[in-house]
Amino acid sequence: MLRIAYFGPQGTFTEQAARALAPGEDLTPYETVRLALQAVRDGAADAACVPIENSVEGVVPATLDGLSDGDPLVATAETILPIHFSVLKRPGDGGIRTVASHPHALAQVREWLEANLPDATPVASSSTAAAAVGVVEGDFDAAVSAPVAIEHYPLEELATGVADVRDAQTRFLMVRRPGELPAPTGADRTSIVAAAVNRTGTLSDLLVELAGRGINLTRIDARPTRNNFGEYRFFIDFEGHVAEPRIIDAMTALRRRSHLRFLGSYPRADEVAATIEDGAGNQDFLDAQAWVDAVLKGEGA
Ligand SMILES: O=C(O)C(=O)Cc1ccccc1
Repeated sequence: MLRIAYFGPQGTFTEQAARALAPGEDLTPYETVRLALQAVRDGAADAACVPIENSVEGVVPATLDGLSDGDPLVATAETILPIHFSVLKRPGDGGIRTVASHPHALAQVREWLEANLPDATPVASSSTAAAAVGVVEGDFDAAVSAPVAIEHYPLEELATGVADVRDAQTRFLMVRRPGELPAPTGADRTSIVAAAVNRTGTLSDLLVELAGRGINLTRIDARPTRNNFGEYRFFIDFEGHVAEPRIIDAMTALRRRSHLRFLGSYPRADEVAATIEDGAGNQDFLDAQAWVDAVLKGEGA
């Protein structure tokens, strides 16, 4: 049985994602994303499930920083969950003066809180389930939690189906120590982080390598390197798998132009097939390489 670390405690959205990605495996909660990733680096876990980005609030900074620092880890799978919340309180208790949750959750229910609990002060907690634990222990009066949290904690629902933005989604990754890559499926995503010297056109130079090969981006985010003010790392997701000739060609170009870290090639949860531009398919790259090989052997021109 695989040992899967996840961003807990029990009852987080990430636990739901881990159950979807690794059904029947041995799941262990860790209080922070950093600790879940560390468990994999230390060998205490075979893989970790962590949130990476939300359709409303954007990236989860702890995950980006945790993947770009420290020993390399690579994503082998992703899943996307619909996100709406339950607001939980202690049974029978009256006034709600504080309402706690993960910052991503609070940001997604701001309007609901203003309309329904205008006198409650929002308080950030490490996760949605940590907020529920805090309510049980009397630290806060209410928690904005994943709907499954009610199954783990002796609380009652003040409201369910809470969300300012309908159809919000969060994407989660399963990451491991580098090893065998998942096989290409034709509907894959590759994640990289690139750091390049700060000069005119650096980012555009990287993007041109992808655009010029007809490779479609699915996300780009910048995070500070944290060492030198004004220096950034670029987290780039694009369609395709590093085992494909067209992606190999792009990766070697990116590697020449930046300090590159590979964060994984894995099947897309939405199964959307990669966009292939005319003349930029894998066979086109193979044919071009075969032509160069023939030229080198004096067999063609
Ligand atoms: O705190 C959780 O439950 C998480 O898994 C992180 C999170 C927070 C808000 C929306 C989606 C995921």
